[in-house]
Amino acid sequence: MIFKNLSELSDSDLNQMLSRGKGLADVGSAVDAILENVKTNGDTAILEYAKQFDKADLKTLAVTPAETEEAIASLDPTLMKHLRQAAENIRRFHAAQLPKEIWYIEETPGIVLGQKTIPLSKVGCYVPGGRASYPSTVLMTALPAKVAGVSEVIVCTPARADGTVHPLTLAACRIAGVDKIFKTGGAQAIAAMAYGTESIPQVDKIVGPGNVFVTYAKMKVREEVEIDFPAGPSEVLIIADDFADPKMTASDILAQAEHDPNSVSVLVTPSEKFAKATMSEVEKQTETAKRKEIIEASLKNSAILLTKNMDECIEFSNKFGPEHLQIMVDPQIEDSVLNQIQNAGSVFVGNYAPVPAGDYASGTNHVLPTSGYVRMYSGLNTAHFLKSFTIQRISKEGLSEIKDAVIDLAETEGLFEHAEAIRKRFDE
Ligand SMILES: NC(=O)c1ccc[n+]([C@@H]2O[C@H](COP(=O)([O-])OP(=O)(O)OC[C@H]3O[C@@H](n4cnc5c(N)ncnc54)[C@H](O)[C@@H]3O)[C@@H](O)[C@H]2O)c1
Ligand SMILES: N[C@H](CO)Cc1c[nH]c[nH+]1
Ligand SMILES: [Zn+2]
Repeated sequence: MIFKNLSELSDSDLNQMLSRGKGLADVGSAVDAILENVKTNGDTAILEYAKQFDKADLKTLAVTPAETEEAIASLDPTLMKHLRQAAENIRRFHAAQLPKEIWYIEETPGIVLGQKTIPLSKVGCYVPGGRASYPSTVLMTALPAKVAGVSEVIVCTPARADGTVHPLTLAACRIAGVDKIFKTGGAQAIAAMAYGTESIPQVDKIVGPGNVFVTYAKMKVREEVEIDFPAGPSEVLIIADDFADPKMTASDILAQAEHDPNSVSVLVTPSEKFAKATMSEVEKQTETAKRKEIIEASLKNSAILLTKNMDECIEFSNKFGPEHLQIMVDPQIEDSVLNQIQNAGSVFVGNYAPVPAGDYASGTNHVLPTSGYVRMYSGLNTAHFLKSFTIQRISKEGLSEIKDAVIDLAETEGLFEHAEAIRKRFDE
């Protein structure tokens, strides 16, 4: 982990941090080959990849209703209660995001304009399942889709080596109202949902996070299908001062680092004392962490950076554009820091708003843009599952109000039949 004054960070370290996860050239050719193979060979290719990458010898890809029943019956009722609690919070938050289904304004007398919003028909949710299981991601993807009114929601997730899917993932699918679940992961799952196979339907839009293979594949299939945005290996940037607790801050760094060797965690602080205390806590907590190997790899991409003041922390954070931003500063400056944030996927304010609260249960969505893509994308929300069209109702009086403008503009553009279409309506 880099530990430095921000002003002493080398250009190459800075560039590496700012361009993280971009130009995934080293997985590019492997993913391209997978996409092509699935496009040509469908289920056969998918079943082969399940054997190769997930060590799962599958005969079929769809999860049967009996498998789901059995999985739910095997679960601890307390775990089910917790899953329902998380689901309820997520449902409520996402319902609050829904726009008006239809609205009209009277632009001028006789010209009534409106907009109608309708759900997409078929959505595919990618639920990761490589280095960890992600039942929480089922709730974060399928639930908002259902809240938005999507009629067909499918889930693709890698099978475990014994050919099953994690029982809590299946339970989450039941709670969210998922229509079909398929045992496939990685780039091949993205290809299946983009092109369709014998078993897996082609969808209108693919949402959900994943590792570099999944993320690269999503970026590549955009000719066939809409995607949400690149949601790759997890990241956190923490802005903190002496108000924060080094033990908590270090655990927040480890929490995102344990997702993936490619994950990135950064602390920016104007306090040298706090920076040093957090660094030694990171080292201490890493020693006993269950996922030490992944964390150590991820910490190689990570940094604790000492700044001259809080303004420099904010400036760096806006340049970095983190997936998650934690602000743990003196409450007197909390709002001022928050008000200056321009680029972040989701912001967590205060010492008691750690990222895992939003990862699972507070109700906000944990599917968020990574690699600095927060510059132009918002995190997953109900709008990702909706589309809209405009409506106009115009009377003869209304049209007469804009008649001359349309005729003049159309003829100036050299589009004479456009002008005629207006004139014809006023022929005596
Ligand atoms: N940004 C977000 O919103 C968000 C949310 C949750 C999770 N995540 C991220 O999702 C990721 C989950 O990753 P994961 O690996 O645990 O699960 P995953 O399901 O994304 O990836 C597993 C799949 O990767 C494929 N794969 C693995 N090695 C391969 C290889 N050498 N060649 C081709 N394909 C290969 C396999 O098909 C395997 O099934 C993590 O990076 C995590 O940080 C991000
Ligand atoms: N932190 C992840 C998003 O980057 C989401 C997650 C799911 N489970 C645990 N965490
Ligand atoms: Zn997480």
